Amino acid sequence: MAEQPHFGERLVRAVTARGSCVVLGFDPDPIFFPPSILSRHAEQSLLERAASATEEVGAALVEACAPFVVAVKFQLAYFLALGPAGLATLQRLIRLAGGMGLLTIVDGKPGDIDATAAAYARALIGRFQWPGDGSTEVLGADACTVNPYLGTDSVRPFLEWVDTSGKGLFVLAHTSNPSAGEVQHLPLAGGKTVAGAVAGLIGRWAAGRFGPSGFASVGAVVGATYPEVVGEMRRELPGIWLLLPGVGAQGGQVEALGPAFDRRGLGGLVAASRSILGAWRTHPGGELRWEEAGAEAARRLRDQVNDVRGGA
Ligand SMILES: O=c1ccn([C@@H]2O[C@H](COP(=O)(O)O)[C@@H](O)[C@H]2O)c(=O)[nH]1
Repeated sequence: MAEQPHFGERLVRAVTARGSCVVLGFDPDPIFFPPSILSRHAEQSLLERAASATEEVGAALVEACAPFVVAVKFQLAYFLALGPAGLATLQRLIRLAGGMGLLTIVDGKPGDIDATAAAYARALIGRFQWPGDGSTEVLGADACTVNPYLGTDSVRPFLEWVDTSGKGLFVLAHTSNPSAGEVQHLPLAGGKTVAGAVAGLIGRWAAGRFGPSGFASVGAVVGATYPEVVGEMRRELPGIWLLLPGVGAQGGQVEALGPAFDRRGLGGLVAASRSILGAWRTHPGGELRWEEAGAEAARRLRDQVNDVRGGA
């Protein structure tokens, strides 16, 4: 098994080399596919047809956006919704993106007891092990997201792949959705909120996992729709990569994300999905130039993020 270098360091190098802190999100909802692609593959069953269209759209979008992004975040739910062909499609798209030098993240947010978490970890970033007969990579992403609600023993199996295989982990710290505060803003004894307590745990899980550039392989997901929380998390978690979904379709503003970055212009990763895949719907070229529309949206986002991150 080829050892990958430390994930936090790989991110530092990739962001610096590519001049981009943008993560292309791929959430393959067919309502955002150009109609010409939907009408293809008609000879296949419905789910197989959807998987073929997803692969075609995903491959073209990743290729078109590659010059402007540092990583691709694949939303696991959409691939599961395609049935058995969906996971094979996801596996091939992860390999394709990796072959283009992009880091890959599977956004599945599992959270379960230790034994089950270990199976999730093997599936997303690890290897399947057959007792006494070796192991093989499953999805083979560079990193995944995880839900910390069950606490340390549910996150530990993922940390083992971080430590042994150079993988990365992004732990939900404060989500982007409108109802996030129902639980995450609840006050705890001592003045912290639930999200603040999770940030404390993330700091503990990252400890000992920092690379020479000062960045850890354990990161945090913080919704870009709560910019004040982004600033708080940056102060609470120095050297932790913040994965920031919520710009574009959810209304988060790039201009408010400056506090995510350190003096070197590092530390924030701005993720956008629907606003890139669906960009053709408002592009003058329409569906005929849908890849170009996606690439333009990614380039624009890269430039906006570079304006706010300084140090670039
Ligand atoms: O707090 C969170 C955590 C994860 N996400 C995921 O990011 C994308 C957002 O898609 P857009 O189309 O750019 O809104 C999606 O996969 C979410 O599951 C999030 O939005 N917020």
